[in-house]
Amino acid sequence: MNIHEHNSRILAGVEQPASDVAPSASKGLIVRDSHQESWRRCVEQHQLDPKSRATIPQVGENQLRQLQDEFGHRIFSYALEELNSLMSMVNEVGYSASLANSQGVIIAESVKPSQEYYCESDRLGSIWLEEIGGTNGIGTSIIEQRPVAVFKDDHFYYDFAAQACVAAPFYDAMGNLQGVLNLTTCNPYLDINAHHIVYKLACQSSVQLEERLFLEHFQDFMSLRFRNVSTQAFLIAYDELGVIRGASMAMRKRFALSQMDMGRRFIWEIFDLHKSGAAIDQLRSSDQVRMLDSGEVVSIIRFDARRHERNGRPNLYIPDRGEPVVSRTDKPTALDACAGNDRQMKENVRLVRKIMNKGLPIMLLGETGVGKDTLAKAIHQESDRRDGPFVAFNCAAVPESLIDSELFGYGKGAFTGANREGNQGRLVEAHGGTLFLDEIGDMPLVLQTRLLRVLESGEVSPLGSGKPRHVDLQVIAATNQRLHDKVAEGSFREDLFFRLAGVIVNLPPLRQREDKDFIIKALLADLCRKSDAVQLTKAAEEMLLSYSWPGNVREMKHVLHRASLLCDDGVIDAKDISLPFQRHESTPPTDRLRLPSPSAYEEASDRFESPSVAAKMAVAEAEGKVIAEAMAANDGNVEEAAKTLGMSRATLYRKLKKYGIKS
Ligand SMILES: Nc1ncnc2c1ncn2[C@@H]1O[C@H](COP(=O)(O)OP(=O)(O)OP(=O)(O)O)[C@@H](O)[C@H]1O
Repeated sequence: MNIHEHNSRILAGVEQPASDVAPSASKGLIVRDSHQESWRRCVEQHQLDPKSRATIPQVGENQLRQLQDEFGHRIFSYALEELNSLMSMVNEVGYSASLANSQGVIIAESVKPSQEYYCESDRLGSIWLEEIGGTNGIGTSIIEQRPVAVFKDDHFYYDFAAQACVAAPFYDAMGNLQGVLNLTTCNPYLDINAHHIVYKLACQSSVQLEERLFLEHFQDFMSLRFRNVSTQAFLIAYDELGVIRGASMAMRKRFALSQMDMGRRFIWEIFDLHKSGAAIDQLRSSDQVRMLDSGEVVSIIRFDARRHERNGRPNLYIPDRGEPVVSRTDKPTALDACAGNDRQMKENVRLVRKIMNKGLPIMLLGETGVGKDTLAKAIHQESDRRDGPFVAFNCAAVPESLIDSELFGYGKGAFTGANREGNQGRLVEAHGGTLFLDEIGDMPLVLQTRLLRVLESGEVSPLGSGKPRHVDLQVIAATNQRLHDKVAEGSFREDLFFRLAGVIVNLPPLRQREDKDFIIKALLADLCRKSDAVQLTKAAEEMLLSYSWPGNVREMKHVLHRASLLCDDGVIDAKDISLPFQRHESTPPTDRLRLPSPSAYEEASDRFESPSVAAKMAVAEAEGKVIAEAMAANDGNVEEAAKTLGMSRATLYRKLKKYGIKS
């Protein structure tokens, strides 16, 4: 094709629909990448004219060195490994391999000194942008975010019509373009079919490079990749709860996933899987997944979390390998005490240990008195932040008007009645440690927005003080409310929920725990430390084990404490135990608080299933009545009423507010 034919073909391509452009190569080709879009961009957007001469600018030596340094040593060495391995396969055909950075500048090359068909325009420092060089491998692949093969006269400028190149971009684990692997030759005898094979090789190298970066980055999470897609890396990382933690560039494009979706969406939203943690087991036992949008089934390769690297490459996940048995020879920690002997709590603690110190916010969900506060303190004690402060802030116990100044602080004389010296606020107090936001469901909406801003920027601006303060925090939030419902009704910000719920830990109610005996022993041991030895008769133990404990561990603690004061000779018998829900024949109903029956309570308060609206309303009505009675019986003393009811003061305040009962 001479220069006139070349230019006419390019200009015709700009004008005509894609199908009308005649391919210039011979029949029998395997692939002919269409570049009509790129030709059109060159003319219409970059204002290039195919009839003019092309010049490829170069950066100077100093700038080149700077760009090489900026590229990052680790990725640079991984990329060079790939280039060398590519060269060992294609240099006989006259290709040379190079690495371009994300701005299209060639910063490394792998060329044999004797290379016969070396393209001079591909020297170190050359800037291959589509805006300058027209349609070309590096520049066009950067714009189109895909591997590109440009065969000879498919180049926009005739000056490059003797060259054939393939360019495969690769992205880091966050989906940011890192660079382009590029193979070029000026071999006049090159056949387009051979070029197509070289294109596939370059794609494979970029997939491997991207996979290596991705798996290294997400080594604490499970990952999977599509098996048979060779031109781009389709990788996704997810955690034990099925939350998507990361996705490669190709995966993000394929499923329209944005950075905002990471940590917020679930793996079963894109694949046909159980909509729960069971999805993880499903993935472990299958080599295929079905995509929800297209119904297409793809083969997958799984990668386990916390992979140990061998030869610089992560190990493949071995499906039947059980979880490693961690032998803990040291004495039980506060976290072990929280786990007790209950399977769900042990699993919770295992998850917490896994994600601890990774900067992920933790959300603790569970009924009042299950031990959320206790678990939050135990996490802090076992974390790398144990020497920093543990600051607890109860959003329900602080009046709404004071949450702002208490939490975010204020400057000197910020408002009338403020402390003259100002108040740095709990967020700043917790700097370097853990901030425990209890009863987060009671955070007023306007302050939710402020809190979100702080969590996103890592900076707090106290009221009336212009200076923002940087804060480094492990945030643990807790609630006994159904936050999903609050999100649905608009009283809790969805974005804040997802920001706080880096990992969600569900604490089981005491009635569902398998280790009530263990907890009884722990509480008795605690009582023994404070007073004389306390023992339980068999009848007392049975009574405690068969009760439903609506106030959970807190209630059990109070009941045991009360019984230890009433019992004779340090032995607690059934007669010493007073349980509000108990329906003993001998118990006069008027002596007891009339709480809803345990079964109704269980049914309605099991927040992780959905109780019927009627049951919910019945329980709420009964609960309101009981609370009013308890308040009256205790002459309006919230602390005493809370003890009688077996709930925390904060919870009682929240419920008083909810039912409109005056304290
Ligand atoms: N595993 C446990 N072993 C012994 N005592 C425990 C355990 N878990 C909690 N407790 C005790 O139970 C009481 C309630 O625990 P905690 O305050 O942590 O519950 P909570 O879920 O935060 O309650 P609320 O939602 O009402 O704030 C505390 O006195 C705590 O010491």
